[in-house]
Amino acid sequence: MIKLEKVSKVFTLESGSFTALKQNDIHIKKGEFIAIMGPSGSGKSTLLQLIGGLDLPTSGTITVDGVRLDQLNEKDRTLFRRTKVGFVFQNYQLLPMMTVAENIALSLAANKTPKAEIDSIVNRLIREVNLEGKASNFPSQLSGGQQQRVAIARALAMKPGLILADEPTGNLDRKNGQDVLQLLSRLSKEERITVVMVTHDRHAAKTADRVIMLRDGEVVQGEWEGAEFH
Ligand SMILES: Nc1ncnc2c1ncn2[C@@H]1O[C@H](COP(=O)(O)OP(=O)(O)OP(=O)(O)O)[C@@H](O)[C@H]1O
Repeated sequence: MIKLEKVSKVFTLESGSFTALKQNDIHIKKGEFIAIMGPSGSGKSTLLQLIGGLDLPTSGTITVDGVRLDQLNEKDRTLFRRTKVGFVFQNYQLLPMMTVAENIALSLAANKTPKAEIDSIVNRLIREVNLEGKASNFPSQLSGGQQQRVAIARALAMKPGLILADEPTGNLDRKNGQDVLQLLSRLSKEERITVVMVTHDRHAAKTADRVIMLRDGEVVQGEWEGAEFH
């Protein structure tokens, strides 16, 4: 599903260049639930952005679902992101003036899906993330955990094969965090959606099938203990 070969990312700054990712080989199977961990600045978000086609590697190849992302032009990368990837963020990024149903429907409406079809997809997704009765609520009328579940429903609207989640439980208490993790886990197991999640939380990482650990831009082996590797 996801194959990175010798992927490096170098940022060019006025003061010189900075290598955020160094020659990484990473393989992730379809339907796997992966946690990416590592200290601040180790390259986790950069890696997620490359896998999601938000940025290009400086060198190396990235293949997602048979598509060579490093060879796509800007327009095709945008299309790839819109149709193949669902993004979930720590702060949910819902539109505050839109209801739950409207937030979930955004990408479908942008894609000119017929209204009746949108309604049926939105209703199904609301049930899937356990938010029955909340369709007309605004994000401010929901708990953090509920808002994150709306964000996951929105991410699922285009039926992506891949969900990329950057600290999805970072703003949630343990119970709400667990609900979100169970949902992501179920999507990977039952719907074979590949889930790649960046997290600082060891408990969250335990829900995943496998942890990819980064340090100084490189994948390393080891156990994550608080702020240190052992
Ligand atoms: N656009 C950019 N320009 C220059 N340097 C960047 C850019 N984006 C990231 N970096 C640098 O690359 C390194 C990796 O950043 P990244 O955001 O991937 O780390 P991270 O592991 O996600 O960190 P955190 O846990 O703090 O979010 C950092 O040193 C960062 O300063």
